[in-house]
Parts: sequence; C-alpha cells; structure tokens
Amino acid sequence: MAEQQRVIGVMGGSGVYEIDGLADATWQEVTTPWGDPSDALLTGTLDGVKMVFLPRHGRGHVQSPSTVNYRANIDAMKQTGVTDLVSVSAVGSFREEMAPGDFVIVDQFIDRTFAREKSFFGTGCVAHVSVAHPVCERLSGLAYEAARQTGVTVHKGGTYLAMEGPQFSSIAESKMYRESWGCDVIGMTNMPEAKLAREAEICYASIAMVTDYDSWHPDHGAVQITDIIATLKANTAHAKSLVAALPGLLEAAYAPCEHGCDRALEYAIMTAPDKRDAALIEKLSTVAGRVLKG
Ligand SMILES: CSC[C@H]1O[C@H](OP(=O)(O)O)[C@H](O)[C@@H]1O
Ligand SMILES: Nc1ncnc2[nH]cnc12
Repeated sequence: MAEQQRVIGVMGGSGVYEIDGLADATWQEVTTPWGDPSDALLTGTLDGVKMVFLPRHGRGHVQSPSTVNYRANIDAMKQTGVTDLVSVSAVGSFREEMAPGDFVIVDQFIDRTFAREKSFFGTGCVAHVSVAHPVCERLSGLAYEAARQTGVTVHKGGTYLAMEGPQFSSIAESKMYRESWGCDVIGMTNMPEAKLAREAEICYASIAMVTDYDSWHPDHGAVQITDIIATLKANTAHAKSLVAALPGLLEAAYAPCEHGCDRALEYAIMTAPDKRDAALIEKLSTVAGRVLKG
C-alpha cells in the first residue's frame, strides 16, 4: 500500500489571495456536499511536499466573514488530502506589545460568532469532539518556527476572540474583551473554522497577523480599514515566506498526530448505527468516512 503523505493546507485570509513558488501549480475546482468553497483550490508542490491553498474570502475578497462557507472549505481541503492546515489571518490586537506588523501563534479561542454553520454533524448523526485544545500544538510549534525564520516579531500563544462582524467592535466591547475576558487578538473567521478542522480530523494552526489595535487604545483611535490594508500590504511578503518555510519543517512522510487531532472522531459519534440518517452519513463521507465506514 502507498505510504500516506503529509499535505499542507494554507487558508489565506485578508490580503493573502495566492502563494508563490509552487511547482505544477493548478487551480482546481472542488465540489462538496455542503455547497461551494470560497474559490478553486491552488494545488502544487513545494520542496517535494504537496501544498493546497484556498483564499478564505475568494480571490478578489468576495465572501464576508459571515458568508464564507466554512464547512465546504474544510471538506474541500480534506478531499484534496490536507493533513495539516495553517490559517493566516488579519487580527486586531488587545496588547500593547502585540503591535501592528507582529505575528501571533494563536492557541485559544473565544467563539462569539452566531450566524454560521458550526458543525458537520446534526440530526441523524450527532458527534461531540473536544476543542479544549483547539489548535494542534505540534503544527503551531512549526508555524512559530517558520515565522521566526522570516525575521518577523512573533508571539507564541494568544487568545483569539472570534466576533461575527462585519462591523468592528465598539469601544465598550473592545475594552471588555481585553480587560475582563483576557483576550489578546480579535478577528472574524477562525471560528468555526478551527472547530470544523477538528471534526474533520485535520491538524490546525492559526497564524495571526496584527494589523491594528482594534478600538481600545487611547493613542491609536478606532480601527480603520485603510490602516489595516496598509499593514497587510507591508506584511504579505512575510506571510508568503512563512508559508514557503513550512515544507522544510514538516516531515513529508505522514506520522500520527501526537496530540490526536487526526483521531478526534474516534469516540465522538453518539448516534446509534441503526438510528443514523443515511443522507447525512453520505454527506459526511469525506470528513468522517474513516469512522463511519464499515
Ligand atoms: C480586512 S479587516 C477584517 C477581516 O479581516 C480578517 O479576515 P481573515 O481572518 O480572513 O484574515 C477578519 O477576520 C475580517 O474578516
Ligand atoms: N480589529 C479587528 N477586529 C476584527 N477583525 C479584524 N481583522 C483585523 N483587524 C480586526
């Protein structure tokens, strides 16, 4: 039997609509039972490792944080064989020391989103996975190393507040997230993406690129989209070289995740086999086929 290979997925956020240097790069349309992904997926190889890139908002930034089809995006990544998914996202910062231009390797989330599909499972096939540790520690460590190699200032660990948007926070919200809730950064997309990656048994890491101080900072005024875009433009080269460093840090041959991300569904499904809904089981064939088959 052919040895399973590692496939690195990259979910490009605001300002990251392509990656460079892929050999045999091809934009590939992928269909899913959950609807259309945000765009075609760019597949190719880098340093002998298969890479799959998807711009989260689509090329030209078509999808808002609330209309991104997170389930289709993760299913499409899984279909193309992605084992390790790295998200690159723009965020506001709640910490003086996490300054615009810095990168943060996120390790916790508070999910305040409410207008999105958050699970592949539901009536007819109920499952409960753990997201106590919502990112893969191993992949996050490699993402940290890749960021360090680019020379950017990078912070290891941080709590990401996922808000619905699309409007930015009020000053009162911004202060509450920072002072009472202990959050470090804020964005609109990493949830439910990280939860769905866990359900799909894909290792997930989040690289947050700080673009602003949200609205709390007395010396910086309220966040403006023009400032965000300017910081993103200045950061795109760092983001791209970070992505390019990943294949050199990951072993090409697949090994089971030491934190169990790739076995998250092992005991998660509650619905008795004879009570399962056939249509839902069919939809789940890509993300949960490993545990539903046989
Ligand atoms: C462009 S500012 C707000 C926008 O940027 C972030 O997107 P992403 O996480 O995909 O980089 C943020 O979550 C908002 O969607
Ligand atoms: N301040 C902010 N709030 C939410 N999402 C963001 N993305 C970049 N900056 C942000």
